[in-house]
Amino acid sequence: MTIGFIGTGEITKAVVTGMSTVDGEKPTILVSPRNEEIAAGLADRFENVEIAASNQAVIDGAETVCLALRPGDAEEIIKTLKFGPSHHVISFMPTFSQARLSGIVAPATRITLVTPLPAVAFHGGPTPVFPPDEDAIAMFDPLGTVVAAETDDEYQAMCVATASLAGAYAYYETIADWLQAKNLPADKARAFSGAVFYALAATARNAPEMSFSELTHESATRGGTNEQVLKHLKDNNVYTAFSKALDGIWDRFENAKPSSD
Ligand SMILES: NC(=O)C1=CN([C@@H]2O[C@H](COP(=O)(O)OP(=O)(O)OC[C@H]3O[C@@H](n4cnc5c(N)ncnc54)[C@H](OP(=O)(O)O)[C@@H]3O)[C@@H](O)[C@H]2O)C=CC1
Ligand SMILES: O=C(O)[C@@H]1CCC=N1
Repeated sequence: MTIGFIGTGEITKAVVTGMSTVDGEKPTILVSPRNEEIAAGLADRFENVEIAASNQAVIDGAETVCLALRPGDAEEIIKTLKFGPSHHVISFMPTFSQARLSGIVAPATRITLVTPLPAVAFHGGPTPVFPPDEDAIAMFDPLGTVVAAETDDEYQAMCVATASLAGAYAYYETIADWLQAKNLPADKARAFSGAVFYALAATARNAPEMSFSELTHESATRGGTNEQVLKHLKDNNVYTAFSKALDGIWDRFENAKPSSD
């Protein structure tokens, strides 16, 4: 099977790296020529990766075509391309619903929505998939944890949650910056904040039976410093603001749907 990618940017780089480093047989991969540097890097590094001459050549040479274009450019670019009825189109673009895509990839009708996160590069990425297409699940399963959504809304909710990545890094950036402001060298500040981030993630992963509320409670020693910081953040509506930001992404997805959706 040949898997094609239109839009060779950061997420394509991560997915192609993940797919090209699994144990056993690797899929044949055809990437679009732009971004030139990323495409060349992937083709140099992996024997199973080739650069196609154009976006249309990706479609013509692959049975499965992954769409990984920026939300603002995608529709105009895809409209210029010709898909066949048997193509399986896998979109990584969270603001594009199945209904919106079906209008621009026709006569292709098999459309799967997938939101891989960059950790798929080292087989540690959570990937929501909708609908639960067996081939798409088999493609992303070796790259981490596939979470198949049964409904459009379930998928959309997970996609909304993937908008939290940059904000989460910025939280740890705030810690590192604060440490530096207290004269900790930048490398130590980065290492320490990163280690805290990792420790929390590992603790949560090792205790799947504990809710986040229980983990929060357990970390906030009564009368201690964590309790004080948590109260300050809550009193200043930090978490309410975050929840509202996710509501804003939900609304963005709703507004991006065609009116008949
Ligand atoms: N990054 C992430 O973690 C994730 C991203 N996504 C989604 O995937 C999509 C891509 O994101 P991401 O990879 O981060 O974005 P990037 O900006 O890194 O990649 C988009 C790529 O598309 C290329 N491109 C621009 N115009 C064309 C064209 N006419 N034909 C072919 N390729 C073109 C760009 O090339 P150039 O650099 O030369 O402009 C760029 O390399 C987005 O919709 C995003 O929301 C989904 C899951 C995770
Ligand atoms: O920020 C974005 O648009 C993409 C979608 C999922 C993660 N990053």
